[in-house]
Amino acid sequence: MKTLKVIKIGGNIIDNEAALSSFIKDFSTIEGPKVLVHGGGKLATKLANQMNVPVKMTEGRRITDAATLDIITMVYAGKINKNIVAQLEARQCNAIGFSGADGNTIISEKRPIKTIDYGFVGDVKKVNTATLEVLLNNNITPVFCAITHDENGQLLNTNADTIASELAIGLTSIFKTELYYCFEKNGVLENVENDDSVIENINTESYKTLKENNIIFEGMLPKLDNCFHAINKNVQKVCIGKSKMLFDANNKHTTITK
Ligand SMILES: Nc1ncnc2c1ncn2[C@@H]1O[C@H](COP(=O)(O)OP(=O)(O)O)[C@@H](O)[C@H]1O
Ligand SMILES: CC(=O)N[C@@H](CCC(=O)OP(=O)(O)O)C(=O)O
Repeated sequence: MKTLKVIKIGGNIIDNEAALSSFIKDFSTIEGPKVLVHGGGKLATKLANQMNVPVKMTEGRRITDAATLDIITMVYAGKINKNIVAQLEARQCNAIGFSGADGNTIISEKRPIKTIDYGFVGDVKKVNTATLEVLLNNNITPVFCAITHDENGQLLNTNADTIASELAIGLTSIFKTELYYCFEKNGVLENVENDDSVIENINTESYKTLKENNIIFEGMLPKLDNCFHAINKNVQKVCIGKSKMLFDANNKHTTITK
């Protein structure tokens, strides 16, 4: 089985023209099959503010009403996704932009209302790999935004970290998969203010302790939950850090183990 890398980039790379361009240059040199997943939450928030659409987040998740769904569709599936694909093509990396609706690749269901009504937010039910397999075996790189669909014509907002872990899990049927979360810090940090305080390995036990001691909070919590979900479902390798970790094994980062 070939090894496939699923790489997720967040807002701090996407929103910074120089950082994105440098990432794309490096990414396009990665040999073998690869999938890129991008977020873009910050840009969606900025546009919503400009359009006077109220922004509501809870536990790192965006409460997505109809107006917000329109905005995120324009921002994630439109502006950001097409810009990344164009930049990859400029680096001779053949790429195709995807939402989960395209090729019926990621099916989700609207999150049921319990204490909170998240609106048009989807929890992933299934990843269809057939179309992706054809592309990946022909050296074409799928580029996914944070949108899925319910097979009844409804688009749904799904966190980009979740899209990355579900794709890495789904594709284990045809590849050995590795999952990399790239963000602005060197990894999960002992002290979030000190980029040298990288925790090089986190397992299920130590994760519990780190949470209890409030060393991990906010956006890092759902990211790590997705990491453990992936490592427990046959993904071979899960890492968090700066994108440099992909090209320089000596660049410190966090590795997740069972
Ligand atoms: N222990 C920790 N180490 C590093 N970052 C942490 C930690 N705990 C919380 N965080 C926060 O998590 C954020 C990353 O989550 P998020 O913003 O969702 O990432 P992304 O940029 O990939 O969307 C960091 O910017 C940081 O503020
Ligand atoms: C449901 C939900 O919260 N979706 C996220 C999707 C974008 C995302 O995950 O972007 P980052 O990776 O840049 O944070 C949102 O709309 O903010």
